[in-house]
Amino acid sequence: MAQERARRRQHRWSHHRIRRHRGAAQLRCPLPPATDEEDQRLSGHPQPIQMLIAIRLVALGFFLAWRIRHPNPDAMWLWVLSVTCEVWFAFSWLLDSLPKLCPVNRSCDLDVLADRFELPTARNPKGRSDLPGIDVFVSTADPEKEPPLVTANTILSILAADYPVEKLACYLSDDGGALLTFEALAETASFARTWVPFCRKHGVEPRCPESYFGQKRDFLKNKVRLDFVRERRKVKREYDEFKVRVNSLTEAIRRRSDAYNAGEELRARRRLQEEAVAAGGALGAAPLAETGAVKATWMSDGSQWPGTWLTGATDHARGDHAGIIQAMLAPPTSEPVLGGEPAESGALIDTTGVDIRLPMLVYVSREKRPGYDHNKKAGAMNTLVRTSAIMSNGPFILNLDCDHYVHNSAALREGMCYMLDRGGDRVCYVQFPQRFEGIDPNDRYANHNLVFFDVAMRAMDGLQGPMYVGTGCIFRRTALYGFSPPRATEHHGWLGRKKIKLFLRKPTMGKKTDRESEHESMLPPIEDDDHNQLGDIESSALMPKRFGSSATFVSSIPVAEYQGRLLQDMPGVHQGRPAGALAVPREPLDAATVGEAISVISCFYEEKTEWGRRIGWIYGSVTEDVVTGYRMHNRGWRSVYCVTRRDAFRGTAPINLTDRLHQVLRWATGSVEIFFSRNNALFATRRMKLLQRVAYFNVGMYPFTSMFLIVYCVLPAVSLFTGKFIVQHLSATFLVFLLIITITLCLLALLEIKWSGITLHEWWRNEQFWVIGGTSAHPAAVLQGLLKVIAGVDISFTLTSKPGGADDGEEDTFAELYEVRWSFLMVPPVTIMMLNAVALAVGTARTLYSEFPQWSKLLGGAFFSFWVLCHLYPFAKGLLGRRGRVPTIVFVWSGLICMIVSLLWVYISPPAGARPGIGGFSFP
Ligand SMILES: O=c1ccn([C@@H]2O[C@H](COP(=O)(O)OP(=O)(O)O[C@H]3O[C@H](CO)[C@@H](O)[C@H](O)[C@H]3O)[C@@H](O)[C@H]2O)c(=O)[nH]1
Ligand SMILES: [Mn+2]
Repeated sequence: MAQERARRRQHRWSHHRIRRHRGAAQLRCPLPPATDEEDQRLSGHPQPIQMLIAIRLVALGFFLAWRIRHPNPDAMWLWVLSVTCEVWFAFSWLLDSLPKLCPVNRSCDLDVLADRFELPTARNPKGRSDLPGIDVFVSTADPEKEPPLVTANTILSILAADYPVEKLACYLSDDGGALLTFEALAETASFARTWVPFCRKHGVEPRCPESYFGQKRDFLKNKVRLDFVRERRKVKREYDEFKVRVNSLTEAIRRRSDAYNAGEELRARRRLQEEAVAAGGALGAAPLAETGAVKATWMSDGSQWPGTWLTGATDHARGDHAGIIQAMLAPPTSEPVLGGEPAESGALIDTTGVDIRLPMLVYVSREKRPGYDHNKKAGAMNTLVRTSAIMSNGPFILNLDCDHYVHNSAALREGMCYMLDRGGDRVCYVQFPQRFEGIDPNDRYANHNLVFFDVAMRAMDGLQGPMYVGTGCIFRRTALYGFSPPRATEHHGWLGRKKIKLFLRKPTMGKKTDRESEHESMLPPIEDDDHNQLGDIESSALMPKRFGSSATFVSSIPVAEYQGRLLQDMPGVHQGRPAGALAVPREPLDAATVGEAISVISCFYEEKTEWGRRIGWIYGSVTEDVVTGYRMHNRGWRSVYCVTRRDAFRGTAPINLTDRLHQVLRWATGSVEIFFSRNNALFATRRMKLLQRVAYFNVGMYPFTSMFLIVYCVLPAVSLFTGKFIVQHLSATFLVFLLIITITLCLLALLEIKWSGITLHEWWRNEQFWVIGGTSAHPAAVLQGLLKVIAGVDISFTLTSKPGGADDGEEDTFAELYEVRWSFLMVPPVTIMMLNAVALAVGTARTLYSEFPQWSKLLGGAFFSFWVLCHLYPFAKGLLGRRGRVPTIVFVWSGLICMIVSLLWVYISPPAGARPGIGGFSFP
């Protein structure tokens, strides 16, 4: 047992080593072996973290006690304020650290897993071909902010992903309803016929053309086929042409529409004239024709686009248009279709022996009408859940934002391994870390968010699972439908756990009937929220009330549940599916199916159902992702964090200060919303582990820390101005406490850095941005959230703008970084910075010129002031804009102003003990 535990610990700590020695076979580390006690494989802790957290906790406790018992009679208010802040910081640090008690460093080796599950791989192409289907959902909302080329690249990377073609289906949700998106998708579908076979034939990576062709490394490395260079050149040219076509679509659509509209207008005018003539009167026909003209947007086949028009009209405006579904690529046949020589197949490259089938690709734009709440991304995703249930019904769903592409074509398989592994039937989703591209090498605004993705999320992986972060996540369909997991665990007390055994009889040796084994997955309801039991699927008459009126949809649920089961022949699996059960070919799409799919995207389908409340993506928060994941954990599902050696997905992030602050503002607002809702982890069920509850509670609470942070950032300035400090004098006790607290913090940081593999620099960037966000976006979010709770003011979801589309010149790669757009959010950090800078100058001047300089007080204040300024440094840099653009004179001026202010201060309130007028210092 002890040996087992040691081995597990070893495994957990070896991840960063693996990253360094990729090839070393002996260091390869497969999934932890499947054991009966699924929970156990994740428990056990790296001791140093626990020790350090404990030590720091004790130190903090003593420190606070000491602080409370030693008030500062010179400045009581300073003392009260600072102690309040310190207590809060200790509390929020605790909330932050407790979940880190059981971090997991999971690393999965696809080859090992593939062997275990007999998945088809390059080495073993036969394999077991009955992998469950995956429906991929991509969301896009506005082609202005999310360039179609970005979306197109995402789609291409999905279509070329390494997963059985007939099991993959890709859905694009277009919330803008724009013809531009539609036509770009059509272009994408046709370019995919070249791109996907090319990827398969030569095994290129990544399979997103923009990043593949943009790679700086040697593309010939490890390539042995002679025709590669020629074909790559051909495909590259084809891609460039594709890009130009997509980029010119905006103009093409506009011009085409103008032509059609002009024709229409002409015809209408002629008709009116004829009518006027027929009526015998000479009523001025021209003005009439003008008033009647609506500028439609036209598709290339000469019909009017049913979605949003360029110039909005009733029935064709943003938020007011019909629902559209179009299969851009039909479902593939179940047998491989091999290509041939370019001459005979008409293909661009030689595809002899290469499977040229493409996964199904569907364009969906849900119906939108004024007066209905469309619930933003969550609403869009729920529409796709229903559409896909009818059109392909993959038991698993991968969700990607339009700006996140598949960077590792094996990622889907890798993620699915966790779903297929023993215990996988209790996994509701596999979340991959979000990784970003195109961020300035310095990562000035901590866009990579590495502390969150490599420390916090991994830590949560040790506690029932990471949060859902909105993109790069494979869901189990039935978990999205609000069902409970099989064999859920109820957790009691601080660390105890207890299995529910209500329906579980004593294990009998004999064969179980189907009915009996069915019962194993049934659980008694825990609370009102939890009445969806997998067992009642067929029997329930409540289905339409929960899922809406579509009978096809309701009947698809048990199918998805069955297909998502584990393989029967795995040890310990009782009600799995037999091997080969999924090899049955899919039924082809017919008009009736598409008609049914159209009916479930209508804007009133969800009325009086549980969509968005208990089913699917949850509504009512701008961070629908966290809430959606939370609800699943609350039902007892667990999730998995899958960090692959090669990034699974990559996306873009806003790199300029303004956009970044707005993004953080939205997240923090979502958190405040969560805090004031029933999704606050205080009301979690017993199926959630205590520490995970703490983690989720922290998610809702962190913005409130900003209030104290602002106060604490102003305090050093105040103390420098007034010459008073938070303690009466810098005693040795105070300093020793300070030292212990700082050192333990550093050690903890180092430890985290060690096991997560991030660098010190990255960690420091996160610290800095925590202060920047904490003094700007977080307090704004708290205010916004309070406004919503108290006054019911709604919060808008402003899309995060995506860099991309046209590629700028080399020197402008990070041009966006230097773009400064003024935002109200910047006021508090600027104020804090100025205050501290001036205070530093004032304090120094005063001490210098004072008769009995109190250096220790200056040092105390200056230390904290300096600390604040260090954290805000990237912010200051951001405000200054492009490097070198700020004339030196600005610095001279700021310096001058600071000096004058400080001199003034000294003049107005001369330091104690100074003899004004007599000798010493006097104004010139
Ligand atoms: O009405 C809407 C609004 C947004 N989206 C889509 O939602 C996604 C995320 O929006 P974005 O503005 O890019 O937000 P980010 O700040 O980049 O996204 C992070 O934070 C969001 C929650 O605030 C999550 O939904 C995202 O998955 C997560 O990546 C994009 O694909 C949008 O197309 C819609 O489909 N409909
Ligand atoms: Mn995004």
